[in-house]
Amino acid sequence: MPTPAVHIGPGNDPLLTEAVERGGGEVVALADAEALVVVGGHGDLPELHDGIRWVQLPSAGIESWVEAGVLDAGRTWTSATGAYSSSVAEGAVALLLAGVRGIGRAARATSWDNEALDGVQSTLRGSTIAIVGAGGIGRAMVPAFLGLGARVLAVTRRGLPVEGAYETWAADRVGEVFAEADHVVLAAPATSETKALVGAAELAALGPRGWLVNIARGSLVDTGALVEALRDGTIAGAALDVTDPEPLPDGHPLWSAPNAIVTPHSTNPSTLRVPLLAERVTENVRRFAAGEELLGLVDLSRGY
Ligand SMILES: NC(=O)c1ccc[n+]([C@@H]2O[C@H](COP(=O)([O-])OP(=O)(O)OC[C@H]3O[C@@H](n4cnc5c(N)ncnc54)[C@H](O)[C@@H]3O)[C@@H](O)[C@H]2O)c1
Ligand SMILES: O=C(O)[C@H](O)COP(=O)(O)O
Repeated sequence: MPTPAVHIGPGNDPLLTEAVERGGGEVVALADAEALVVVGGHGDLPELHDGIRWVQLPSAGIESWVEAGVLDAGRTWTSATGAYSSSVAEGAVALLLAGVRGIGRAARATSWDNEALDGVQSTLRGSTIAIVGAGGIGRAMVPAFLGLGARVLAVTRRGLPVEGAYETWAADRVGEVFAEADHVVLAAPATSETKALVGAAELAALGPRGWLVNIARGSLVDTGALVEALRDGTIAGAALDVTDPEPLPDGHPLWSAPNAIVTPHSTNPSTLRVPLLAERVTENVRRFAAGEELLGLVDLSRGY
């Protein structure tokens, strides 16, 4: 089997060097490389010579790379889609539970008041949770929700069955899930199709007992409509790891809404992310050497 010549950069982490070597590759200078593992954002992408046949991006969500127009058609691009499932799914489950069980509110309290959460808490048991974008991350949430006694309605681009979901709907029915589900978790990529997927009408359909969780991208939600829905009690609450704008500025109404929980794009911290990326790099270097299909292939026509 050939030994793939892989450059890592512009930053590096010893775990990624080990990952390339474990996959059967050799870490080389950019000029000698046939593959590149990017460490950094799209602005850090070095000039790519024609010998680079494959580029591994570090993020699952690659809309900023797509929008910057740096993904050319002359080589293979892979994202980290699916690589961070365990980490981000756990964060999403934690966010929904923190909302439904009143933990967000309790964490803000500065004195003991055991009546403050009266009427605020509910349970996931017996509820219907819609996962909009049931890919790597979304699917990893399903066993946790089933274990808590909920049922799962999945939405994917094509609507092919998702294991554990009682039904899977295709993206063209996504507007219907807000009336069907008790709670909605967003885990779909940021594309032109998902932009402002959640607006005033969807929030009204979700209703006053429903929680919205977003671990995908802020662009999936109309922030103005969400702020109004939280203020008016149109929905029970929102738990957001991602926001529009991001970073969410100091003083933004989402910071002070008692029924909002905001984490700063932190469900995938580097302590968890880098080892997971390293696993993906090992597997893709092995596949590259073997001439097998790579994981996380970017489809430029789909935008992710
Ligand atoms: N908060 C974070 O730190 C964090 C970390 C990783 C990923 N993300 C975000 O989560 C997204 C999902 O990551 P993943 O690894 O699960 O990706 P994935 O590609 O495995 O899953 C995406 C899913 O979305 C579905 N989908 C595509 N278009 C859709 C549409 N229009 N409507 C409904 N569903 C649609 C796909 O069919 C697929 O099931 C990423 O695109 C990224 O933006 C966030
Ligand atoms: O999509 C991801 O992998 C994470 O959300 C991190 O994305 P970022 O690298 O664009 O911040």
